[in-house]
Amino acid sequence: MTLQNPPVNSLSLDFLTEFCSALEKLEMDKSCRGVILTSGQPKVFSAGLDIMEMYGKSPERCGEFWRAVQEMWLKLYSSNMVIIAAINGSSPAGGCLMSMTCDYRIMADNPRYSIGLNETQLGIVAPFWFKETMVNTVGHRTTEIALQLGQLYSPTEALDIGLVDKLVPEDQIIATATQTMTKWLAVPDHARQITKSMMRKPTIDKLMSKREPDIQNFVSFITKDPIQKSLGLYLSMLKKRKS
Ligand SMILES: CC/C=C\C/C=C\C/C=C\CC/C=C/CC(=O)SCCNC(=O)CCNC(=O)[C@H](O)C(C)(C)COP(=O)(O)OP(=O)(O)OC[C@H]1O[C@@H](n2cnc3c(N)ncnc32)[C@H](O)[C@@H]1OP(=O)(O)O
Repeated sequence: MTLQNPPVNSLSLDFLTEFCSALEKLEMDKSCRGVILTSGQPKVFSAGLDIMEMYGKSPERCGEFWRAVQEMWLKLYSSNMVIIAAINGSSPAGGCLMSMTCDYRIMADNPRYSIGLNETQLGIVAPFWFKETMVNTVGHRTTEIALQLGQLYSPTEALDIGLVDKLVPEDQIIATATQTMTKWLAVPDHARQITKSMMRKPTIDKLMSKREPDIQNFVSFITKDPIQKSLGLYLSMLKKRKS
């Protein structure tokens, strides 16, 4: 699957809805046992959640958006397929979350790229299921530091902490992902799927049992004046950086 939402594959409501529907089709297709997730945009895997969906929007719209974010996470994290992230660009925040739901992460070895959960840098807080996905990936202590600082890691640093599994030159990323997929698909599906579910079920069940309160929590948090102000400042910083 190639992410195509120019310019930076930000995860808008429309994009998330289309992504989930495409993933569901593959999930139901018994001939499809694995997916390589990559970006069709230069330099960026995904810029994370579309900040415009969280800025100046009505509570109803924010709720609809958050349900779509939850759905994307649930579909990816509980997929029966082998999902390999071929991270061919920067992957902050929601982009990092998306990568962490995959079974294996291969990143392009380019020091200009970065990956991590940088929410605190925007004045917002990574929800518990973002946090738990990271704990399940890199462990508790590393997550504690990463989340409080809103740390973005270079590919080499990300490899060091186990946030990605392999670095390769960018032009070899799909070939490496394909070789890796062959290895993963050599394992009998039922045994691998049950094992994957055993590892991830507690985190998935936790969100499933708290979906509505999590939406309420998001809406009440994101629509607060100081949070809106922080997002506004962050957006203008992003625009200014360009000029
Ligand atoms: C008590 C409380 C308890 C619990 C909390 C409850 C609820 C939780 C609440 C909130 C949680 C919400 C979680 C959010 C997670 C996220 O994903 S937030 C998004 C974070 N993303 C970022 O910080 C990335 C920002 N972007 C960049 O760093 C760069 O753009 C990037 C490195 C990706 C690419 O750089 P470059 O190629 O140079 O591109 P530009 O920077 O020039 O960008 C091009 C245009 O795209 C716009 N843009 C970039 N990122 C986003 C984005 N995420 N959303 C919307 N738009 C984006 C950028 O402004 C440029 O626009 P322009 O062309 O200037 O119009």
